[in-house]
Amino acid sequence: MTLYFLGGGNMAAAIIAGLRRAAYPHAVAVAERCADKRARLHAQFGVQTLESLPPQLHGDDVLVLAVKPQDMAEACAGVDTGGALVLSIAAGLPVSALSQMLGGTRRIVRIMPNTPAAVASGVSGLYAAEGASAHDRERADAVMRSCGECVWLDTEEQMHAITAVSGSGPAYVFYLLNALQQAAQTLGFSPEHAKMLSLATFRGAVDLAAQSSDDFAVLQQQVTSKGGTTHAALASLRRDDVAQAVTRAAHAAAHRSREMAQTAP
Ligand SMILES: NC(=O)C1=CN([C@@H]2O[C@H](COP(=O)(O)OP(=O)(O)OC[C@H]3O[C@@H](n4cnc5c(N)ncnc54)[C@H](O)[C@@H]3O)[C@@H](O)[C@H]2O)C=CC1
Ligand SMILES: O=C(O)[C@@H]1CCC=N1
Repeated sequence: MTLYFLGGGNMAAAIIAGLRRAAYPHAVAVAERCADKRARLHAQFGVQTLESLPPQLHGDDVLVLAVKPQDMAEACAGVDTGGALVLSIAAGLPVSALSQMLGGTRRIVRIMPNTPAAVASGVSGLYAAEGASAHDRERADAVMRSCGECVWLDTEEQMHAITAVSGSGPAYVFYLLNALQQAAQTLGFSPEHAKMLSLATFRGAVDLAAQSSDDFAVLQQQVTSKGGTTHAALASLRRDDVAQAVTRAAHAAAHRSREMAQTAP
C-alpha cells in the first residue's frame, strides 16, 4: 500500500511531518506540480515525489487530495483511483462534488486537519461517505491520529463548523500571538523578548488549562484580582467586544465554507 498525496503544499507537508514523527509504516509518495516543492519535500522527509500521479492507483492505496479547492477539478481530471480509498482535506468541497470529479467513486472520507499536525499536535474532523467501509474509516483514522487527535462527525454539514473552529483556528491563535507580541513591543520589549514572552504566556496558559479540571472562565478569574491590573485589561477587552469578534470570525469562516460547497462544480 502507498499513501499518495495529490498536492504537496502547506497542509500536505504538515501531515507528512506528522506521519514521519509517528513512524507511519507505509510508503508515502507526493504528486506535486511545483519542482521546488518536490525537492523540498524529498529533502525534508525522504518521501518519493512525482510530477503527477501514476496512471492508475491500486485498490489498496490511499489517495489524499491536498490541492486548493479551486484547483481540485483540474487536478482530478484523468485520475484513475483504481478503487483506492480517497481522503479529501479540501475545505468546502462536498462528497458529491469529489465523487463526480473522480469518476463516481464513493469510497471517500473527508478530513479537516490543521497545521499543528506538523508537530503531532493537530486535531482533525473526519466524515465518512456512505461508500466508505469501517476498515476505510480505520485507515483514515490511523493517518490522522499520527498527526494528533481525531473527531468523527456524524453529518457532512458539521464539516463547516469544524473548519471554522479547528481548521482555520490556528490562524486565530497566531493572530492573537502576534497582537500580544506587538503590545509587548509598544511596552518597551525588544522583538525577540516580546516574541518569547507572548509564546511562553500562551503555552503556559494552554498547558495549565489542559491539566486543570476548571473551566476557562474560572482560570481567568484566578488571574484577576479585584481592582487590579487584569481587571483593567479585561474591562478593556469587554468594551472592545473581543469575545463577540471571535464568534463573528468563526461564523464568517463557516459561512465561507458553505458558500464554497454551494459553488462547487
Ligand atoms: N493550510 C491549512 O491550514 C489547511 C488547508 N486545508 C486544505 O488543504 C488543501 C491544501 O491547502 P494548502 O496546503 O494550504 O495549499 P497550498 O497552496 O500550500 O498547496 C496546494 C499544492 O497543490 C499543488 N497543486 C495544485 N494543482 C496540482 C496538480 N494538478 N498536481 C499536483 N499538484 C498540484 C500546488 O502546487 C500546491 O503546492 C486545501 O484544499 C485546503 O482547503 C485544510 C485544512 C487546513
Ligand atoms: O483557509 C482555508 O480555506 C483553509 C481551510 C482551513 C484552513 N485553511
